[in-house]
Order: sequence, then structure tokens, then C-alpha cells
Amino acid sequence: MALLTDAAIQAAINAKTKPLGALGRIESLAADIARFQNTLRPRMERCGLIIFAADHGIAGKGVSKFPQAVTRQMVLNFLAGGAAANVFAATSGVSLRVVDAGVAGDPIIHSRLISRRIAPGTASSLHGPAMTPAQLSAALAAGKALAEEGNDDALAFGEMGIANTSAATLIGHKLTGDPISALTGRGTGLDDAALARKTEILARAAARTPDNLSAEEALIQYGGFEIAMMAGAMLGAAGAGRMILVDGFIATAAALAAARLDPATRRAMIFAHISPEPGHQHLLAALDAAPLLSLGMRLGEGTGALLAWPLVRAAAAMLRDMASFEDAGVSGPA
Ligand SMILES: O=C(O)c1ccc[n+]([C@@H]2O[C@H](COP(=O)([O-])O)[C@@H](O)[C@H]2O)c1
Ligand SMILES: Cc1cc2nc[nH]c2cc1C
Repeated sequence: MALLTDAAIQAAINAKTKPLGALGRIESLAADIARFQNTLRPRMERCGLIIFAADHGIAGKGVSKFPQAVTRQMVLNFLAGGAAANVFAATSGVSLRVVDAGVAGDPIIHSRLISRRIAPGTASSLHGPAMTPAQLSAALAAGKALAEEGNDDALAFGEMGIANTSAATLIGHKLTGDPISALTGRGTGLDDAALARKTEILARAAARTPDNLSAEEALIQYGGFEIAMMAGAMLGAAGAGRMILVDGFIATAAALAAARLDPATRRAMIFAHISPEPGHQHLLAALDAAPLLSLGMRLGEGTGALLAWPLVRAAAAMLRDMASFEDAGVSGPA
């Protein structure tokens, strides 16, 4: 089918029974959806959330307020239905899959857990690469395959991994060139002294490698398995014609890596919210992204993406189902 022009999409939005521009940001969201699906009758009925969980070798260096064991404990909480992501998935009408991408310790055995374990946590990126090239390939491929399953119109991606704000900061630094000091934040709630220590540790880890890295190399050197698998899932979702709901700081690091691996992935992305983690605005700027919500949320798990889903659904329904001035016999501007 011929490619819809931006002018044709805008004309369809402008013809709806409302003053010009009166639905604000919902109008540009509808335009993004129409452009991606190449139709003026876009479909946004089904959304699935995939939460990727993994551990980080750098967690042992005191960069998080919480112990590494919380990653595993939260996976069990997701499976029991007790996390914020479970609650918001239910209120937003989103289905949820939980993936072990590489949680430390023995494999978690549970009938509803999807096991795609690359290894029981990455190596510490303070002293060497977090993962091998073969582990990166396996993580990207596993994520891609998961996103290709099912018949969702959109996929939201969440993560759980103690110390993964450190991984996202280092990846973000190597992909944007913005300084570690500007990107590093409190994560799960570090105090001033601990934040200064984290910044110093991340600066040492960053100094190990050249200034600018390819997305592959940044993921190998600093990535988590959950971040790499999420990047693979984003590539898979875009390739399968599903839109991507990008969550917070860590998910946006995965999105930036995915967009560098395949620039065509960017068109599939909807940016759900902005987190107070200071690096998030840098990554959003590198992606030229305007997030929908600003709620002061910094939880991860896909919680911001879950809250944005009803807006995405409404935007598509507006373009598909709203009457035009002509359809409804409503007078245009005087
Ligand atoms: O999504 C965000 O913007 C976000 C910001 C700060 C923290 N988090 C979550 O907190 C964990 C990482 O924090 P930290 O301090 O252990 O690096 C990880 O499980 C993330 O899901 C998430
Ligand atoms: C309790 C807790 C829940 C989380 N969910 C995502 N990251 C998290 C980090 C902690 C510490």
C-alpha cells in the first residue's frame, strides 16, 4: 500500500469534530501510530508487557541502596501478582510475561516464569566486559523471539535488576557522549555520599574503554542481560509491526541501543514517561523523544508504560472512530 503522507494524516485529524489542535498531545500520538501502521484507521486493542529480570556483577561494588537478592525476590513477587507492575497491568488491561534473563543464583523454578537465562548475572564491568559477544547475541535473539510471539498491537517492556541504573548510565554515557557526572543518579534512593561514591565507581568503569562505543560494544562492556534482551525485543517488536511502549531510564537505554542497532526501530517507539533519574532526559534527547507523562515515577518494571497504554489506545481510537465535521453535520469554524 502507498505510504500515507504526514499531510494526509494531519488532514484526517483536523477533520475530526473538535477545534483545531484541541486534543493536544493525543493528536501527535495518533499521528505517530497512523504513520507506523500506515493507516488512518489504526488498531490499538491489545498490549502485552514483558518484564526482563537479571543481575549485575557491579552490584557488589555498593552502587545500589538495595542488596542483589531483591532482583530474585521481586521476580517471585511478580509471579505472585503483588508488584506495582501486576496492579497497573490489571487496571490498564495489559497481559504480563516475566522473563529470567539472568538472575543470580540457581534457576528459579516456576510454571509461569519464562526462563531465558544467559548466565547467573553479568561479570563486574568495573574490571572487564560485563558479557561476552556470544552472550550478547544470545540475549538479543531471545528478546527478538519473545517479541515476535502473540498478536499484540503494542508491547511494553519493563525491567528488574538491582544496580541496573549503573549499567544504563554507562551505556548511555558511551552512546551519547554525555558525562558520567550528569547521567548518574540515586537509582533506588542513594544518599548524597553514596551518590558521590557511585559516580566515582562508574567514572572508573567508563575509563576502561574508548569514549564512543557502538551499541554492541556498549552492551558487551556494560550491559545487563535484561537490557540486552529488551533491546532485542524492541528490534523484534518493530519488525513484527508492533509499537513499543518505552518505560523509564533503563528501558530508554535499551531503546537507544536498539535504535542504534537498527534505526528503523525508532518509528515504532512511544515514550511513556520521564523518570527523575537525571540520565533519562539525556537519553530521551538523544532519541529526539517527547515522553507522554511526567509523574515523578522511578520504579521501572514497565509501570510508566502501563499507565501510558490507555492514552495510546485512546489516541488510536480517536483517529479511527471519531466523526468528522462532514460525517456528523457539525459546522466548521466561522
Ligand atoms: O525506570 C526508571 O527510571 C528507574 C529509575 C531508578 C530505579 N529503577 C529500578 O530500580 C532498580 C535499579 O536501581 P539501582 O539503584 O539498584 O541501580 C531496577 O530494578 C529498576 O527497575 C528504575
Ligand atoms: C523493592 C524494589 C522493587 C523494584 N521494582 C523495580 N525495581 C525495584 C527495586 C526495589 C528495591
